[in-house]
Amino acid sequence: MNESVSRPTAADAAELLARVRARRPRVHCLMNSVVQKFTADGITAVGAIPSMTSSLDEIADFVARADVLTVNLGTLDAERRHVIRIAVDMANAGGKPWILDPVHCDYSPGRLAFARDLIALGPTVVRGNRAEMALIGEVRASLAIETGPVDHLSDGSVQVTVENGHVWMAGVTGTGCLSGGVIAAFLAVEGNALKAAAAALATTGVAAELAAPEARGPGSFGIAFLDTLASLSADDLLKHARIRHATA
Ligand SMILES: Nc1ncnc2c1ncn2[C@@H]1O[C@H](COP(=O)(O)OP(=O)(O)OP(=O)(O)O)[C@@H](O)[C@H]1O
Ligand SMILES: Cc1ncsc1CCO
Ligand SMILES: [Mg+2]
Repeated sequence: MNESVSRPTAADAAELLARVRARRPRVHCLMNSVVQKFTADGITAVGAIPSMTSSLDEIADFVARADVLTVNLGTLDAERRHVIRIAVDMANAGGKPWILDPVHCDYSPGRLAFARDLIALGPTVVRGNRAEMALIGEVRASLAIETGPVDHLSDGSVQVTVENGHVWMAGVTGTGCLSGGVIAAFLAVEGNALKAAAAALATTGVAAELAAPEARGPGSFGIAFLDTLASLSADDLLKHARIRHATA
């Protein structure tokens, strides 16, 4: 195994954040209607460029111009499913990375079945919370990420944890959706998905830790988190990122 490629470090996180800011990748998001603004703000704060349309008329044009696609299953309906299939087919045909967030697949067998159909189409990353990933199970040929107090990443052979973050992240709706958008931004500039995703989650996690002392509760935390994401330095990541390897 080439360790420098498959074992992400805090230095990689700092380098990849600089790369996102320099290249400004376009991230197209098929995002639930609850947290479109927060997610777009998070993507912008790390230096990438979000677009959010889910219109059937326009999806092909937007995916064609995007560097990466985020597919989030929150607030799903029949039209959104149709648009998602078109967007995923286009991303695959164009060789573009895409990430699936199977939001609330634990609430609905139909949504779980749809998530499984999409996983068969080969997302670069599947990210969900503990309950969602417990149902999704093993994800072959993709990087699986379970977020929570500690984030667990597995590409099938290498396991990594990112131990950054703050408990208030669980008190703000959409930090998981936002992390999916930020992971997408990093996937656009780094072909090694494990390295890209670990860097992205260290970035959001360290930003949350540094923001929390500035906040009075979840409302002001959300704002401080975006402020800190936008101003996060390489030094912040080098000092505070806790990326660990747990390969069997
Ligand atoms: N208790 C915690 N301590 C530290 N970080 C946390 C904690 N809970 C969640 N996080 C972080 O918050 C982000 C969202 O993770 P979570 O697993 O809560 O996603 P989610 O349930 O999909 O969120 P949402 O549906 O609101 O978007 C991740 O970056 C994760 O690392
Ligand atoms: C609250 C909520 N409902 C559907 S999507 C979403 C955002 C967090 O997953
Ligand atoms: Mg979620």
